[in-house]
Parts: sequence; C-alpha cells; structure tokens
Amino acid sequence: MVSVRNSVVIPVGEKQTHEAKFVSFHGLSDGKEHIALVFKEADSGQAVPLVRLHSECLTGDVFHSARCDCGQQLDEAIELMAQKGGILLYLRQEGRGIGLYNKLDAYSLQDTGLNTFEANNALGFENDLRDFSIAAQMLQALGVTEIDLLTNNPEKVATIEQHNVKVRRQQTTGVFYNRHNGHYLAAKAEVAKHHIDLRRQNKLAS
Ligand SMILES: Nc1nc2c(ncn2[C@@H]2O[C@H](COP(=O)(O)OP(=O)(O)OP(=O)(O)O)[C@@H](O)[C@H]2O)c(=O)[nH]1
Ligand SMILES: [Zn+2]
Repeated sequence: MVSVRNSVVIPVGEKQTHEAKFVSFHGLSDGKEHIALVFKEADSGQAVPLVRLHSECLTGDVFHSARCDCGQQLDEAIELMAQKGGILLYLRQEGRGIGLYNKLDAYSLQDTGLNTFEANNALGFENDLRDFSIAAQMLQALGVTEIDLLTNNPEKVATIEQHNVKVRRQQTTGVFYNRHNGHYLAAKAEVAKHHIDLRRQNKLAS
C-alpha cells in the first residue's frame, strides 16, 4: 500500500513566484524517489485535477537541451498548474527508463542517422522501458481517482486507466519544435503515435 511520506511547500517556477507542495511517498513498487508537486490544493480542492506525468530528462529539464522538448513541457506544466491548480508527477525515468549514460549513447547513435527508437534498439533496449503504473500508485495515495491528463502519449492514458484512475480528458502539450528536435518529434508521432501536430509548432497546450 502506497502512502504519503512527507509534504513540504517550495516556491518554484522561473521567478520562484509559484508555490507547490513537494510530496514524497512510502512503498512505491520500484523503490525510486518519484515526487508529486501539488499546486493550489489540487489534491483536495479540485474534483478532477489537471495532471502531468513528466519523465526525468536531465539534459532537457536542467540544461534546457534543444534535442528534445522536455524542458519546455515541464515549464509549461508548471505555469499552467500555477494558474489553475494541478499535480505534476516527476518520474525518475531518465531516458525513457534506460538511464542517462545509455541515453547519451543513444544520442551518439542518432548522430549517425538512427531515430530515437532505433538507437534504443541498437543498444539492446526496447523502444520504451517506462512503467506508468507508478503514477497511478502516487495518485491513489493522494486520494485522486479522476484526472485530466496533460500528455501527447497514448500509452500514459491507457496505463493510468488500466490502474483504476479515470482519465476524463487528454489535453495535448505545446509543440516545442526547434531546428535540433524535429526528427525526434516526428519519430514520436510516427512510431509511438504521440499526438504531436508539427503544424502547431510552438503553440502552447490547448
Ligand atoms: N532513450 C531515449 N530517451 C530519450 C531520448 N530523448 C528524450 N528521452 C527521454 O524521454 C523521456 C520523455 O519522453 P518522451 O517520449 O519525450 O515524451 P513522453 O513523456 O512519452 O510524452 P509526453 O507526455 O507527451 O511528453 C525523458 O525521460 C527523456 O529523458 C532519446 O533520444 N532516447
Ligand atoms: Zn528530454
């Protein structure tokens, strides 16, 4: 049984003007230190909170890498949730679960022409090693049974629903295209069927 371990308020966002409760957990099935950021009492005040499952990306989230869209998606989620409440689940799933060093190896292979999924396969990994059921465990510990989910990834919606959290609505993120990440976004849309419309470049979540 997963339960809340601690909850502490931290000012966040580019100008540190937003407050989020950082929640840690006991008993998560993979033993990793996943955290929830709860904005504006979304746990109790919002019947159906906006939720994002954000997979850790050191290069994008911390160093604003242009090879992916993670940093901008993270900033977008924080801004949206600071305005209207929500729960950001920050999942320790670097490199779609293969880890940072392997992701950097995958980047080297992409520099020789492989796409993001082919590079994983060339390293001996499946396309995606993430288990999103961990997010359902966190939501249940927070007492959340129904959500609006901010994602382009249909797999996240399916797994959350399989684990008894209802997804009322899927809301797509912005399309943060730049000259370095075009192939990466296109492969996500083509291979993993993410809802990314490259004609909507740089438009924020709708
Ligand atoms: N293995 C691998 N992982 C990557 C690569 N680029 C980004 N990532 C990782 O991918 C994860 C983000 O997953 P994405 O596939 O971009 O998007 P998503 O989380 O499935 O979907 P959204 O909810 O729509 O953002 C993070 O953990 C990144 O570190 C790459 O080329 N190879
Ligand atoms: Zn990234």
